[in-house]
Amino acid sequence: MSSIALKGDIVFTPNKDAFKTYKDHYLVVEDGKVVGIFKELKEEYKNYPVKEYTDKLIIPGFVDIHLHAPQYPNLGLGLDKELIPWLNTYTFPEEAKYNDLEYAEKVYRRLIYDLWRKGTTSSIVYSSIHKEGTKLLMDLFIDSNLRAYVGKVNMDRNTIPELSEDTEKSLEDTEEIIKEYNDKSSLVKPIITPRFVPSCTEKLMKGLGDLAIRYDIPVQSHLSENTDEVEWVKSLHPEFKDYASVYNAYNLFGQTKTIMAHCIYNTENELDLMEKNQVYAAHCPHSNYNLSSGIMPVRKFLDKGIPVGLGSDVSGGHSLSMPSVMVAAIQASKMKWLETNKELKPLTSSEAFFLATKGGGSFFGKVGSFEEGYALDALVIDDSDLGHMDGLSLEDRLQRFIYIGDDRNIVERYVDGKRVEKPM
Ligand SMILES: Nc1nc2[nH]cnc2c(=O)[nH]1
Ligand SMILES: [Zn+2]
Repeated sequence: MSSIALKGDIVFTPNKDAFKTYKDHYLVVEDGKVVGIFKELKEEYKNYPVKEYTDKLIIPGFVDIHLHAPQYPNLGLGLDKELIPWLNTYTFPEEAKYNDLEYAEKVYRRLIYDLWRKGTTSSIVYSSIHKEGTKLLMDLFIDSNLRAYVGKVNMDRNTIPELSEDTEKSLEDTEEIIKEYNDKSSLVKPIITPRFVPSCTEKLMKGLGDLAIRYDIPVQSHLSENTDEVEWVKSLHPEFKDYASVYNAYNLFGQTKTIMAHCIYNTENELDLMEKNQVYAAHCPHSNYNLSSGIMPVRKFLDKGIPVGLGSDVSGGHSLSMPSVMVAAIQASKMKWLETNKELKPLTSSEAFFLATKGGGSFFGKVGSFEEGYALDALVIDDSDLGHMDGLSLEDRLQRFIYIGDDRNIVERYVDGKRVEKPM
C-alpha cells in the first residue's frame, strides 16, 4: 500500500460556505486516499514518507467540467461572433480536421500539457466526432495520469457536411469506445456526448439514451446557452415544453449522471427537472462573455440544490486557467446581483473555490476535497513571490493566488496520491 504525508499549509472547501485551513499540518494519505489531517504525525504514520512543503499552500486540484479539446487551436479566435455563427465559421471547420491523427496528436498533447501546467487535475472533455481521434485523446489522458471523462461528439444534422455523421455509424462508434474504454483505466472514462439538440436527430438521441442506460455511462451536452439557440430548439421541437424536456424524453437528462453546459436561459420547469434529476450545470463565464451569450444566474442553481461546477469551455472560453474562470464567475455573479436589484447574491471566494474543486469534482466521486476517503488530488502552491505575506491568513493567501497567481506558482500536482510528472 502506498502511503505518504504532505506537510504544509492546507486549504480546502468541504462545503461552499467556508474554507477549512490548517497551518503547517500533515495531510496523511493511504492508497491514494485521504486518511486525515494532523498537527503531529501519530505513531502509526511515523514511517510514512513525508513530503515537506513548509510555507506552501496545499489545495485540491482544479476540476474543469466543460471544455472542447479539438477547439484548442482556436483559443482567442472568432470571439466577435455569437454562438451559431461562431460554430459555423470557426468551430466546425476546425473540428473537421481531426480525422488527421497526426494533427490531432499535436493539438491534444499540447492541451494535456497545458491542463497539467495550470493545475487542472480532472476534466470533462468533448472530443470531435472522430472515433480514432477520440481514442487517441483518451490514450493520451491515460498516459498523463490526469483524471478525465472524454466524449466522442455525436451529430447527424445541421452541421457542415464533413461533420454530419450517419446515425447508425455514430451510435456504433460510440458503443465501440464505451466497450473498449469503460474498464481500461480507473482515471479516464467515456461519456456520451450529443453535441446539442440542434445537431442531433431524434433517432440519434434515442440511440444515445439507450446506450447511456445499457452501459450506465454519464452524459454531457449543452443547454439554453444563447437566445437564438433556444428559439431554434423551439422551432425544431414544438411538441416539447422546453429544451431540457427534449433531452429528458430520450433519457439524456439525469437518467445517468449528466452535465449540461451554460444553462443561462433555463425555464422554471427546466430548473425543477435539473433539481429532481440532479443534473449538473457547468457554469462557463468566460465563454458566456466572449460569445455575448449572457450571465448565468448561478445563485438560483445553488439555492435550489442543483449541482454546479465550473468550465473553461475552451474555445468559447479563451483560457484553460481555472483560477481565471473562478474570478470570471465571481465577477459575472456581481453583475447578475446588480441586474436583479441585489436579489441574487454574488458568489463568495469560498463558493467559487468550492465550484472549481468539490462542486465539479463530485461528478467523479470523492474528488475535490481533503475529507477522509477523498482521492488525494492536490496542488502545491508556492506563493512566496506574490507579495507581502506577513499576517495574511491562509484564506487570504489562497485568494491572492487565485486573483494574481499563475501556473508558475504551482510546484507539484498529485492525482490519486501520486505525483503527476510533466506529460511528454
Ligand atoms: N460554447 C459552445 N456551445 C456549443 N453548443 C454546441 N456546440 C457548442 C460548442 O462547441 N461550444
Ligand atoms: Zn461547450
